[in-house]
Formats: sequence, structure tokens, C-alpha cells
Amino acid sequence: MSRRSQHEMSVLVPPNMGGLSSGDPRRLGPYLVIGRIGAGGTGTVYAAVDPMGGEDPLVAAKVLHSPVLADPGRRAQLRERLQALAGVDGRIYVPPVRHDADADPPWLAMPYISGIPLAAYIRRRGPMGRGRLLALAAGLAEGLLALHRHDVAHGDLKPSCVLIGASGPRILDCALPGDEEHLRRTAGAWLSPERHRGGDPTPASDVFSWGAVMAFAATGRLPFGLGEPEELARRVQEEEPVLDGAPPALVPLLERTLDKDPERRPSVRELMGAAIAVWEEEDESDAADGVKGTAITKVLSREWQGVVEPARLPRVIHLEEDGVRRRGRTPLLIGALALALALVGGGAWAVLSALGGGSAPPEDAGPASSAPPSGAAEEEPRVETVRFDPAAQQNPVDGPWTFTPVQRAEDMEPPEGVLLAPDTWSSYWTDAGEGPEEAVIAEDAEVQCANFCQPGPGHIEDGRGTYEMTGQDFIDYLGWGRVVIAEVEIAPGEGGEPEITRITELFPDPAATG
Ligand SMILES: Nc1ncnc2c1ncn2[C@@H]1O[C@H](COP(=O)(O)OP(=O)(O)OP(=O)(O)O)[C@@H](O)[C@H]1O
Repeated sequence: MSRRSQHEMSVLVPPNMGGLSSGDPRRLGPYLVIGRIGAGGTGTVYAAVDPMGGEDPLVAAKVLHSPVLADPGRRAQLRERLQALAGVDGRIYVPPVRHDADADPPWLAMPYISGIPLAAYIRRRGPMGRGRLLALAAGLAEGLLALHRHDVAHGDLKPSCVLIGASGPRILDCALPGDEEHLRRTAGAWLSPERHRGGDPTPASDVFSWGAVMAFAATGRLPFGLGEPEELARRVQEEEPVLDGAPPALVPLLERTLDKDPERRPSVRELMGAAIAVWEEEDESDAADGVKGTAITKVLSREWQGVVEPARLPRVIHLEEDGVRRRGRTPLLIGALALALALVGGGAWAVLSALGGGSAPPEDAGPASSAPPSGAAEEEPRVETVRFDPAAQQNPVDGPWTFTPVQRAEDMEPPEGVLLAPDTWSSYWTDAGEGPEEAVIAEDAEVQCANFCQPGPGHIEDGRGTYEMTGQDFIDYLGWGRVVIAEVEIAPGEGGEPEITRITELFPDPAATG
């Protein structure tokens, strides 16, 4: 999205982005790391932004942790492979846009792809219908062909490396040099017999993996079943695949791709041609007749209709003047008040509520608090547990912010096994009887967030905020309309007005709330 100022930029972040822990990098080359997307056997994938902006500054940056890369020879191979991958056509395959094979640890940045991994897609929706299956077949073949044109075999094609996006399938990753043993242990169901015997990745071994992935998409089952690595390796090398339930027109092609002998497998070009030929033969509609472009464009534009990708969420990322995030601050930044206000009337709020635990959109600000500003004459900082209720904020952009001291309601404990919405959590606190107060929130206040810095559970260790953010992030968050219970430190500001200098959000531990 856009650069809002020298200090901030608005970014659409992944909906499943998690917080960073102390061991996670904060920078990778030119990118600022803003959250975690996930981790696999060979590395961790982070959401990161290019502070220079651009049309979409978000990238998925993968930090490689494979122990085999400690070997200088493997490093050299990795460098070569990443250089080759960088030139691959990015329509289906997702090539790196930047990489550093010599960094410690090495990393690569790819365009962020909104999509659902094929494994999850099939688990949720069952086997793909014939038309979409043929579009997947042709699309994956095109992606492999793009790699093979650069003399790189993927070597690790499997359902978790295929993302189902709104405009077609996308292929991620490729095998790391020297990673064969790891792959045989973790991805043996998708590896060809010759790869199980120690062979290098080749176009023919990619064709086998294509067949196994397509069989899975067509039937919802793994063609050689599940099992321990040794047993799987034996079945892949000795048994015939189970293809029951696959569309009959595709079965002969799948059988050929899963041939034990790489010489007898079709080429990737043949796969593409065969998938399109079956589609053209059986497609009775003329809906793609007017579509310009290659046969793949046509099959995708017809068969991919209705595929919806997960919506990204607006956030504001804070930067230093030189483009670096504030020192010592915030693993995950949040907010986007301006954006929120602009989007609140539309679907974005619904998405955010659904993902974030479901508080209502902000109502019109309630009547102005009648309480006079308090604490102007205070000398010493004091600590209070308070409720920030967005409905009470007179000016949710510039402040001052209204809050009410609270205490835990007697005889009320949150139920176990339930993830509480912020409003529900708020109902476990009663006013402490001192009426609303007002204070400014220092932009650089120290904030420890718990619930509000994460879209899901799993991050709060002790029911108190554990992730560092800034006062400005917190101000932004209040603009989203959620109630927050927090412990605050209030000190006299420069002009004597009360100023909140420290905030620790309180939210029940997920271990207690499921
Ligand atoms: N370019 C990308 N855009 C969006 N999400 C991505 C991108 N690259 C990886 N991911 C996601 O990041 C997560 C972790 O990816 P990673 O490749 O580390 O795991 P994996 O494929 O499950 O494991 P392995 O490394 O063992 O193959 C996955 O959920 C993956 O879908």
C-alpha cells in the first residue's frame, strides 16, 4: 500500500501473521521484518516490508536453517540455485525477488502470495472437480516448465508448496542442495522412486511429483498412502498408485507420470498439452472463447472462477526517519486508524472482526465525558488498572483518551476453553467507582500488548502483555473500536497534564481460554 509519511506506511498484512519472538530477525537485507507467517522443516517464513514502498511492499522472506548449508560447497550450490530461480517466470512459480545466500543464516524474499495451501484446500473441500483439476494440472505443469527452462528441477513439489490463489495455482520453494535425506523423511509420499534411491532432482522426478500431487487433488488421498518413511519409500518403489475416484479421462496420464521408470514418464510439455486437450474435448461451454491469451489463461479464467483467497488486513508500519523501525521497539506493529475509519463501513471490518474475535464496529462516539481532566497536579507516576472503551473516546485521533479505573468483578472467572472476545473479557471487570479520567498517551510509551497485537491465540504467556509496541501503535489500535483492559502508568506530562507512559494489556492466558 502507500507510504503515509516518512515515519509510517500502510501495508496489507497476511491475516495469519503471528508475532515475532526475541530470536527472530528484525531486518533482512533492505526489508523490515514485521511478523511470522510460518515455519517448515528447512526454514521460517516472515512477513517483511520494503521501507521504500512500491505498489505492494509486502514480501514473504524465508530464512533457511538447514544444517546442510553449513558446508561451503552447499552454500555455493545454494547461491547458484537462487540466482537461477531469480530469473524464472513468475506467473505460476514464485521466484525470489532478492536473496542472500552468503548471509548467516541465508535468506530469500519472494512476493507474498495470498492463497490457501493445496493440502488445506483439499482437506477442507474434498477432491477438486474435473474442470478445476484440469486447470490445476495445466497450471502446475506450466510452473514446472518455467523452472526447467532455467535448468532447475523443483525437487520438492508437494501439496504444501502449492498455494491456491484467486487467479490460479502458485508453486513455492524448491529442494535445497543436499536436502535429500530430510525430504525422504518428511516428504517421501511425493518423491519419485529414483529420488528415494538417492538420485538428484530432475524434470522426470518433478513429473512423478506432479502425478502424486494431482492424484491427491483428484481423490483426496495420497496415491501411496500414509506411513512411516521406510514403508512409504518401499511402496513408492514397489507398489502401484491407488487412483480410485480420479476422473477416468485423467487416469492414464496419472499412471504414466507415476511410472517407476523415469524414462517412461511423459515430459512436462506433454502434461500440459494433455491436460488442455482433455479440457477442450470435454468442455461444452464456450465461456472461454472470448478470452485472449494462452490455452492456460483460458482454462484458468474459466475454471478458477469463484476461487477466493484470504483477505489481507490493513496495518500501519512505523519507521524511523531513515527508514528503520524505531530502535528496540515492536516486533509487530498494528493499527491503521485512518485506514480503519475509511474501511469501517465496508467489508473490511467484518473480516477483522471475524479474525480478531468479534467486537462490534465503533459506534458514534458517545457523549463527552463530564469528568474533568484529573491528575494535573500529580508529581509521582501512579499505576492503575483501567478500561479503554472506544465508545467513550471524544477524539479517538488526537486524544486525550478517556479511561476508567476498574477491578476484577467478584465471583466471576472466565470459562475455560473459550477464546474471549474483547467485549466479553471487559465484562469481567467492574468500574472501581472513581469515574472516567483523561490523559494523553505518549507516542513513545512502552506498551506490552497481549490480545490486540495478534489475530489469534497462542502468544500470551501469563495473561499480561508480552509483546513490545509503542504508544502510537496503541492509539491506532483504539481507533479500531475494541475495548482494552490494561495496567497503565500515569505521570505528569511536560505541561503538567496527565500522560500515560507505560501500558500493559491484560488478557486471559490462552492456556486457560483454549
Ligand atoms: N511467498 C509466500 N507467500 C505466502 N506464504 C508463503 C510464501 N512462502 C511460504 N509461505 C507460507 O509460509 C509457511 C511456511 O513455509 P515453509 O516453506 O517454511 O513450510 P513448508 O512448505 O510447510 O515446509 P518445508 O520447508 O518443510 O517444505 C507456509 O504456510 C507457506 O504457505
